[in-house]
Amino acid sequence: MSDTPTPQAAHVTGEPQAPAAFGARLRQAMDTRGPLCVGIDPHASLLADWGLGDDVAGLERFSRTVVEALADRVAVLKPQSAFFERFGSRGVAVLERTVAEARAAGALVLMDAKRGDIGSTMAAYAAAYLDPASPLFSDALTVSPYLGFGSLDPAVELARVSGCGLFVLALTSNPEGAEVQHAVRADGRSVAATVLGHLAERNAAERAAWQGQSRPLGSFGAVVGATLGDALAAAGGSLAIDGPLLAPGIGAQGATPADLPAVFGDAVGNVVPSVSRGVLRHGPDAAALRAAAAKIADDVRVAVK
Ligand SMILES: O=C(O)c1cc(=O)[nH]c(=O)n1[C@@H]1O[C@H](COP(=O)(O)O)[C@@H](O)[C@H]1O
Repeated sequence: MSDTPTPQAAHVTGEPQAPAAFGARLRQAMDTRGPLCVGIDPHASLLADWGLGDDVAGLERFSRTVVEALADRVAVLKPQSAFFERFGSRGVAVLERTVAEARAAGALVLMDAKRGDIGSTMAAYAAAYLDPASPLFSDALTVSPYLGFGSLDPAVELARVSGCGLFVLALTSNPEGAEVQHAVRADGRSVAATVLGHLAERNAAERAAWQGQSRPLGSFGAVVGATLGDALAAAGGSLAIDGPLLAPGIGAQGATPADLPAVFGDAVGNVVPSVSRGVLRHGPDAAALRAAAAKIADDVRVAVK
């Protein structure tokens, strides 16, 4: 995607050209491919349904089938690390190949590992996923802000340098999330609203580095479940973070594309709807996987236009 603009600072200083920012690459992918993210979640039950063994060979066939079917057409593929980690180092090796093959085929890869730790350890997690020299290097990473948003700053910084993105859990799709995310702080703001506020600040700082060039979308996104109904109103906070909004929960968790306008309102244009089982259950036939993704993409287009 060589025609994607890069922050001007790289040009004016004469330094080696910085990688294109994730937000710009994501916006271009959303514009050309549509905004859908498909999750690669090799559940044991799906391996069985696909006639595969619950083993490393089954994991590899499953992942490769999804990549071959979809990486040339969806904006984002999101491997869920847990399903690979459960096979130990050989599962992680499959994850490495999955990421590399998906990126080579043109998809942006969002590693769903939901990392979060004290800053010094967070720096190591960031290096694992956001350093171009890492075997697990991905375009973006899901992270948890519940050790305090500032603990994520090493990841924010490495993402900025590497042209990567982060998706920070704000209002998750599961019903249990509300007890933490809706909690109200001493200043009257909910925890979720505070997370969204931090994201708006990080995207504003990134925008400042573009020095007046038009920047399509920030690189620091929020995870906001498509299942939320009117929970956002209850939690308060603004989705106007100038960054992408990953919306899991469509399909197996009960949300539909038609729910997106009500949940996201004016921010719906920045939504990346995310579906895993709702597409994967149509495998292993590649044409059926493509048709399932295309149907959801069509439903999203109709819902958000
Ligand atoms: O970060 C995520 O992707 C995520 C956040 C969230 O709030 N809810 C959520 O379901 N997810 C992930 O999205 C995927 C949902 O899978 P399906 O329910 O099969 O579509 C899983 O990999 C979850 O781990």
